[in-house]
Amino acid sequence: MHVVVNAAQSVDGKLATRRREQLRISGAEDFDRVDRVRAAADAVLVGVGTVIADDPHLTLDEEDRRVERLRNGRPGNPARVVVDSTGRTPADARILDDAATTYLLVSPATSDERREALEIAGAEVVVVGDDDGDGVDIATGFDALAERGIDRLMVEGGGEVIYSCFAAGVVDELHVYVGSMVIGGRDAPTLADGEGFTESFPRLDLVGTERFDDGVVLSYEVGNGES
Ligand SMILES: NC(=O)C1=CN([C@@H]2O[C@H](COP(=O)(O)OP(=O)(O)OC[C@H]3O[C@@H](n4cnc5c(N)ncnc54)[C@H](OP(=O)(O)O)[C@@H]3O)[C@@H](O)[C@H]2O)C=CC1
Ligand SMILES: Nc1nc(O)c(N)c(N[C@@H]2O[C@H](COP(=O)(O)O)[C@@H](O)[C@H]2O)n1
Repeated sequence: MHVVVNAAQSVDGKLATRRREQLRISGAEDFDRVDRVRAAADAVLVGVGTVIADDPHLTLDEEDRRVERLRNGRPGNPARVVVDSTGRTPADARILDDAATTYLLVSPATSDERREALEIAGAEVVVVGDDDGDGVDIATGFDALAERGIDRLMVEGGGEVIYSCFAAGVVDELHVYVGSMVIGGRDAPTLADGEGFTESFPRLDLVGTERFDDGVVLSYEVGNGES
């Protein structure tokens, strides 16, 4: 599986304010670029923190791109995926509407009742790994997605999930929009939160820089080596 991480951050590395409310960091040109990256993906993944904070839809904005996908025998929208150990995704979340298939990757900690409620709400619930309290095992979860035909996965955040993807060594590309603003706040989410690396760090190769709106997109390939 090819994994592309995309996010928008302020110059001080924040994805949102300390209140964890959705914030428009990029502009129309960058949202169009994000729509293109979504259109190329088989699925778009976020963490349940992002679902609760933003209530995202994660579908394509451009009808032409949906039509092109259908012409190529693909679903009009990419599938949507939420990493959600205990099934906290609200049953009325926009991500559960019928615009695309939505997989919830949960751990065995999710009760049968909760699982049933989410399935009734429109989710395809996939139980992944052990109930070890460490969240959904990313590598095992991605294998389960691959078994469902997902070859190209776009990860949109937030910072906890992006960190876990790097920690699991599954990221192939990273695209970061750096918006011309300062958000600040020691508790504001950053591009990679989690526990943080202390000894060996994922190394990136800078392969592109491009201006969009009033900011810049930095594009990286992610090597397998660490330092
Ligand atoms: N600017 C941008 O591009 C973007 C900004 N955002 C912002 O980011 C914030 C949300 O990010 P954040 O709070 O980090 O939440 P995330 O979206 O990263 O979700 C984190 C939650 O996912 C669940 N989870 C399950 N398994 C794992 C795992 N292996 N690794 C990590 N998480 C796991 C956990 O909840 P549980 O224990 O219940 O399973 C965890 O608390 C919001 O403010 C949102 O607006 C989000 C996306 C993009
Ligand atoms: N690229 C980008 N720029 C920003 O300024 C942002 N705030 C985000 N956030 C992401 O977009 C999702 C919203 O998706 P929908 O429009 O609802 O489909 C949000 O949840 C973040 O993942 N991205």
